[in-house]
Amino acid sequence: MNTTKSIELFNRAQESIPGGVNSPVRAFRSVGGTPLFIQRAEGTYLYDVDGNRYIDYIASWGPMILGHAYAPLVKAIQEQAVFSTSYGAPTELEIKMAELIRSMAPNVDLIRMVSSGTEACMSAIRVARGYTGRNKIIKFEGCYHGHADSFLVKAGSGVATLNIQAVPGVTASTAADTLTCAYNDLAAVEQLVAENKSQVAAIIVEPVAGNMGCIIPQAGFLEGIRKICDAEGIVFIFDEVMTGFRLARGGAQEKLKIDADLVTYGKVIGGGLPVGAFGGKRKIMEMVAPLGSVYQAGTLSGNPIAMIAGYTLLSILNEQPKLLKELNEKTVYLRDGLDKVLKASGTPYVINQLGSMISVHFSDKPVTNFASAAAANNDLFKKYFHAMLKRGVYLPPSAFESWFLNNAMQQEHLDTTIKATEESLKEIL
Ligand SMILES: Cc1ncc(COP(=O)(O)O)c(C=O)c1O
Ligand SMILES: N[C@H](C=O)CCC(=O)O
Repeated sequence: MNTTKSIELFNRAQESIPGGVNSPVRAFRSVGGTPLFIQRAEGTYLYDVDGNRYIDYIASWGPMILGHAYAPLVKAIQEQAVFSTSYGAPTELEIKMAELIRSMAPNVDLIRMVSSGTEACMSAIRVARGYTGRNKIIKFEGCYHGHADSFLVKAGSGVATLNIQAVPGVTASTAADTLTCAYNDLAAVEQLVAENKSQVAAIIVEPVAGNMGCIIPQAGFLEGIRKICDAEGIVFIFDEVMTGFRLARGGAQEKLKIDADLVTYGKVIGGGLPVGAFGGKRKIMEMVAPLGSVYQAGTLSGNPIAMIAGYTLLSILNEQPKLLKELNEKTVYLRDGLDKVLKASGTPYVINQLGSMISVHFSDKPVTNFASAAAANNDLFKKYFHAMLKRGVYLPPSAFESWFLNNAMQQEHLDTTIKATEESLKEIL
């Protein structure tokens, strides 16, 4: 595989951009090698600057649910752009977007647009703190809620990939307000809440975790947290930045049949443009300025180009439920195919899958939390990643990330991926 131009660009990028990338997970640090510089993407394929083509399992970390350069989205963005790219004043499009989300997702009475998942989660915990008058939050090891200071404690995604234990710049007092426990450990949540009686403002969770590979909530885990939150007056926040409108029309709340008090959304609701949102129950969201005094703002919030992209994508998903059904069925097909070739290889493995989120862990034990994801044979994952890349399949460059399917994938792409896995395992084992 010729990657000369990517290597040249990476060398050049490192002169001007920290580590050569604008988000650390792109740097291939944990798998080694040079990140590929992408020129364009269409349907299910990414094309790099050297002209190589890859089946894409990143999907821009979630939003490309219907594939890249999806024609109705491109058209809607083009049509909107001629009316200018930002006004700093309200538009009807923002109302339509809010109404659409309210009609699709449970428990969203009021919703505020922001420009990233980080902002959405950061704002949600501020609202929860304002609402409860409490300071502490509980998050789960290996979950990632963006890079706001409060979340950079035992975080997943790039923080775990780079093995950063404590993030310089996050003050000890901020970190002390973030309590953590293992994902799927309800008893630990009960204990933390009891030890910090009447001090916990919010419990924030990825309802299906995608930032330590894909980790599925065990039966009773989220239900148990819901009960604790109700009993203790704690705000239960679902971070649906990955799962929202992907796992089901109403996101993880609908798929798992659990109500959240606040929900955060991100990249998915902008169809790949920089968007986020936080919303939830009226009595909590009424705290947000200018209605209440929990201040939150954004010059580009509700940006018309981002709104039209998100509105177009969500409308299509809303009107054609068969699309998410198809996507989930394709993921099950992939899971079964991978299962077959992994079993035949004789190497220990675990496949975690729910909806169109999936990950392979080289482990002989169930992978149910960050500790078990980290205990897997991640050296083998590195080899697997490169063997797959060589065969034209672009997986996330870390074992601590979920893979995302897109609905432009056809059986031939899934079969190619399964075959590539079979060949890769023969090469690396
Ligand atoms: C679950 C989750 N929450 C929050 C974020 C932060 O979103 P962003 O990168 O848009 O700030 C991400 C991804 O980055 C995420 O996966
Ligand atoms: N896991 C992260 C978000 O989903 C990866 C994206 C990033 O941080 O660049």
